[in-house]
Amino acid sequence: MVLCKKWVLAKAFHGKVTAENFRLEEEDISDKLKDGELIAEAVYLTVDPYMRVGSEAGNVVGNAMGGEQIAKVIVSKNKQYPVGSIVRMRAGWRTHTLVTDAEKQIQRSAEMGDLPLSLMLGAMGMPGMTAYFGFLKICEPKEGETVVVSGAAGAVGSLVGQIAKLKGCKVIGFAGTDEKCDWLKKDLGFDFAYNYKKVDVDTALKEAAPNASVDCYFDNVGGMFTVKVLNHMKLFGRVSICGSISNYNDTSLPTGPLPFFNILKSQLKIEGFIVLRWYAIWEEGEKAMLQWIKELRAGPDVPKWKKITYCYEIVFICLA
Ligand SMILES: NC(=O)C1=CN([C@@H]2O[C@H](COP(=O)(O)OP(=O)(O)OC[C@H]3O[C@@H](n4cnc5c(N)ncnc54)[C@H](OP(=O)(O)O)[C@@H]3O)[C@@H](O)[C@H]2O)C=CC1
Ligand SMILES: CCCCCC(=O)/C=C/[C@@H]1[C@@H](C/C=C\CCCC(=O)O)[C@@H](O)C[C@H]1O
Repeated sequence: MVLCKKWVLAKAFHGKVTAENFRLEEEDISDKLKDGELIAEAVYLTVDPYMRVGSEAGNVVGNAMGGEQIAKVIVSKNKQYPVGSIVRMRAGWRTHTLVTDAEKQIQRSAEMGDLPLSLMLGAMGMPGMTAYFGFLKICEPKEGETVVVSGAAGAVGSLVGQIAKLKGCKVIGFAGTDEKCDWLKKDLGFDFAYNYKKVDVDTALKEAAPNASVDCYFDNVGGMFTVKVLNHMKLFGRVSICGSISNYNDTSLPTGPLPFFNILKSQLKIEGFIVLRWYAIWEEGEKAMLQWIKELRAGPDVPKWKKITYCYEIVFICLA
């Protein structure tokens, strides 16, 4: 018998998330496996903002919270995944998982050589692919262009900013503490970083992108912040709507000034996306990320802004 501990959704989310939304439960998993089955033990779990969106993201009261994890096979009757194999799967917030249908449940092997395994949930995983495809395919940045990123110190935003620097853009980030802004500028090479809790976005963008000169906006936060950024876009600017984290805890629909006249006047292209639309070409993004990470490790001459989050040892947490 293997004892599994799991965090169950005890109460549906409404407004801010509290400890009452979760309950720790135990489950016995039989280790008398049938052919093809295996048991994997979690090494890293993810906690991502989309989980807050609730049942739409697959979270059902009474079930373990969903999400991806990196896990190590500890009992196996599956030749493809012997004991010791490392896998990535959507097993949720649980310490142990009985895999009865490996083909369906396991996304892929997660061998990373001498790189941190957690990268498979970060720069080389869903957040990394979100940054890579959501920015490059929708914003289509060109050298010398000005890029604004909100939620810039998060898993996705910090990668978008670094990719934008790799593409030769001027990058302006917004984050919620001075420490995060220092990190963005000093370690990741952002040209400007503002604490949106202290500096009004209009004031910031008048300084960093005067005369409405923003070519691309990668939006992680939505709400009034984004309505204001749209006033600073250049003619034919491109906006990638990735997330709307400023609204996830809201209990009613947001109201406010409508941005449509500005969108029309500046002839903006605005597109929302869910990263899974690019799942068929995921490998392209993984290859590019791996290459940039290897360049970072190649030596001290690599510019600081090439730090494509090889440093992500920790899972990216929000539940804002
Ligand atoms: N479209 C898609 O397919 C995907 C979309 N996403 C979205 O991307 C966004 C970022 O995800 P990810 O990087 O993983 O998140 P992280 O958990 O790494 O970062 C989220 C950050 O958002 C900031 N934040 C929280 N509340 C607010 C608020 N009210 N206003 C402004 N900022 C806020 C906080 O940073 P701070 O201290 O700076 O405020 C927080 O740390 C989310 O909106 C998520 O839903 C993610 C993956 C896929
Ligand atoms: C609809 C809210 C989306 C919030 C943005 C986000 O963080 C997306 C993350 C995806 C996630 C999708 C989760 C829920 C979307 C539900 C849409 C639906 O049609 O039901 C997950 O699939 C991986 C991330 O890419």
